[in-house]
Amino acid sequence: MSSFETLKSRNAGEWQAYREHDFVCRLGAGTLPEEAFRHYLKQDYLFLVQFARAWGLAVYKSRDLDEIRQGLDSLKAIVDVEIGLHVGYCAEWGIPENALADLPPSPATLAYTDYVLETGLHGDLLDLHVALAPCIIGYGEIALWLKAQPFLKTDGNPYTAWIEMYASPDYQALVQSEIDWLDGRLARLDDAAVARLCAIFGIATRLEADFWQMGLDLI
Ligand SMILES: Cc1ncc(C[n+]2csc(CCO)c2C)c(N)n1
Repeated sequence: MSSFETLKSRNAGEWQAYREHDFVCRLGAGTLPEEAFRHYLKQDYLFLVQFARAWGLAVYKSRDLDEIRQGLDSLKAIVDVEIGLHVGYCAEWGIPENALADLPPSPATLAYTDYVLETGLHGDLLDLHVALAPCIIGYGEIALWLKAQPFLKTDGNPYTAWIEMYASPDYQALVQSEIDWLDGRLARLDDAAVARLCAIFGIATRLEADFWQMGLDLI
């Protein structure tokens, strides 16, 4: 029987490269150049706006009222809460809101958001969730992974708040509900359908790793 674990284990190399990317390790060690983090934060604003559209698409791709409510709740959370928090967080890092609005997207941002939206547009609701899974579930796993590393620096690390946000019980509960949802859907599928979803998951995971790399390369 397939589960979220199947998606991960069949993309073990991609998943590890994403989770343990140099950007992530340097966040944990507190050695990431602040310019790299600022660049990442700015592009992440653009990512979050497209992520909101992806939840709008999830509403459209829903087949019943429960699914519509789930997509709508996620859409409202991102639009009413998370983008506002991100704008506030950017301001703390010296990035004013007006610097975010006209920002050109990096190739890595475009590649990732286009892939997620295209996958959802041409596929069904499960395809879309699988394309979003590295984002939603990955960040939760990365925060916990970092907290278990001997090189983690907490005191005086400018990135501690970021790590704690994704390690928090609130965020971990959201991760678990997404894993449960995926497990419920994946358990009913035949091997060919699972193989197709593994391919989507692998590509989305690679595009997340490219997003980290974009932060390091400042492109
Ligand atoms: C490139 C990129 N990937 C994943 C996230 C994480 N993330 C995006 S939206 C959201 C909330 C889930 O509803 C979370 C955790 C990010 N910020 N940027």
